[in-house]
Amino acid sequence: MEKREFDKKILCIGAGYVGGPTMAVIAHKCPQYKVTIVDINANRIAQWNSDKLPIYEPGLDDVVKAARGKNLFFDTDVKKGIEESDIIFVSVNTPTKTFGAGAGMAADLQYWEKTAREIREYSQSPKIIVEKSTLPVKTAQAMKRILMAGDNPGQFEVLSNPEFLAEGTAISDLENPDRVLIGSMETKSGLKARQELVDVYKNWVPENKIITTNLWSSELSKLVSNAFLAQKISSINAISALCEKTDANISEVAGAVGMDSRLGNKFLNASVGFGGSCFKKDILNLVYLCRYYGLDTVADYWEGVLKINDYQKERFVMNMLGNMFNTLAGKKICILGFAFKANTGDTRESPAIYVARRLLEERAVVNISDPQALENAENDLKDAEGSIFFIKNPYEAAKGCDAIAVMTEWDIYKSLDYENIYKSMSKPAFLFDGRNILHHNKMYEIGFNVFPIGKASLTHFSNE
Ligand SMILES: NC(=O)C1=CN([C@@H]2O[C@H](COP(=O)(O)OP(=O)(O)OC[C@H]3O[C@@H](n4cnc5c(N)ncnc54)[C@H](O)[C@@H]3O)[C@@H](O)[C@H]2O)C=CC1
Ligand SMILES: O=C(O)[C@H]1O[C@H](OP(=O)(O)OP(=O)(O)OC[C@H]2O[C@@H](n3ccc(=O)[nH]c3=O)[C@H](O)[C@@H]2O)[C@H](O)[C@@H](O)[C@@H]1O
Repeated sequence: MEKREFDKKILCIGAGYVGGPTMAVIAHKCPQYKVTIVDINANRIAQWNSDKLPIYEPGLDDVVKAARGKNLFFDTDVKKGIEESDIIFVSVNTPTKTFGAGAGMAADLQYWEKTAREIREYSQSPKIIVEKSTLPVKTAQAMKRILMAGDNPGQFEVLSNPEFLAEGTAISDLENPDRVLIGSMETKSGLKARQELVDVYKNWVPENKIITTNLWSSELSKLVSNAFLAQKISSINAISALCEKTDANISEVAGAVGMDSRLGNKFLNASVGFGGSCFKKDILNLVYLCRYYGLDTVADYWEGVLKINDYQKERFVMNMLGNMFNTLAGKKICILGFAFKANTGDTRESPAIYVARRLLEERAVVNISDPQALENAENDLKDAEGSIFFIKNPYEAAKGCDAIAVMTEWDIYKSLDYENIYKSMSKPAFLFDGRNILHHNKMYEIGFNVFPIGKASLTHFSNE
């Protein structure tokens, strides 16, 4: 077969939640480019090349199937990928460091640094290196220093192009982004490289949504975006605690506050707490950076967002305990939803992990149900002691239970047959809605004792 020539060869190192969908969309929108994604995890690459992709994301299957084998390739050969490419996106994981200086706070940059060294070793032509991973501000400087070290430094230009997609909506976020941010050095070669990347995105993103800044603003903007989003959730969650004490209703408060266009009505859903792989890690990273630069008051401010999140999760558990007569030992509790949000199988930092572990500590029997995340749930709880069962069917999971705790806002949970569920449960039956997705009055009428977030509880108990 005749070899197909491409305008540009794009490589992405790291085939995870970001690398996979991002590159699939680039390949889909730009058939003139060859897009290769490499990963050291051979199993993950095999899954990307199979019918069952390694991550669940609405719309992802279609995009991958449309481009795979034509101009989208998944491979384990990092060396060949680097040698061949013109533009290299680095989308490896940057988790919170678990050891040494900065443990529990700073970003662990070992995976990222390894890729920098590999790029230097295998490059034989000039390349544009794009930071896709979320990184501490000033990382591009370190990247450049590593790339330029040694006897035969290649020609590299480092750009920052943070990713703003949210899981569960990754494909639509990538296809219609609010903005694409590209940071570069403001030198002649930096600006030229920046333009090359702008040209990639211009294939489908309107030009007024592609914004360019200096490198450090771009790196920092990513951390700040996540910090602001998380701060908004912690703000509404903090107020949910006050609502429960004062008979105010958090949905009404959020509605009234959010109508102010300066504040905006999104991200004001009170919940059991935010999860996901990034909010906590990125805020910790921001806090660490602030302390590094001696800005302790600023660090304390952002740390407060995480404190409220921890408080909210623990408050949820204590609310269950307190309302179920101060003992959960031997009681059966059904956790509806384990993913950190709906429409994903991802459970990283899911509040359900914390709640499940705490319930087990109280010696409850825990039935966990989720349409997509059960495999991850089993892995998250493999070292937890106690009686845990993983049951995909929500009706089976709730059968015989004393309480249901809604942890994820999956649509399917909104329309279950709660009358039948109620009948199958032990009495009195409790419902703790950690996402405020159910019709609370209806649930009360069915017979449940209902405990929403930030709203008055509805119980059948008298005060006698
Ligand atoms: N998950 C999300 O929704 C978002 C994540 N981000 C950021 O994107 C980055 C990646 O996140 P995820 O995709 O969620 O992580 P992930 O853990 O799903 O994927 C990272 C992949 O990189 C691979 N990898 C690590 N070192 C490698 C090496 N030397 N060579 C080849 N492959 C290597 C790992 O095997 C893994 O498959 C992080 O910095 C994260 O903060 C940014 C926006 C959204
Ligand atoms: O850097 C990242 O990883 C990404 O982090 C978040 O995306 P993600 O974590 O996938 O999902 P979100 O929709 O932001 O939800 C995060 C958590 O907050 C919770 N949440 C969200 C909104 C809300 O009103 N209330 C609330 O409790 C969600 O249930 C979830 O647990 C950001 O939204 C993305 O822009 C960013 O790219």
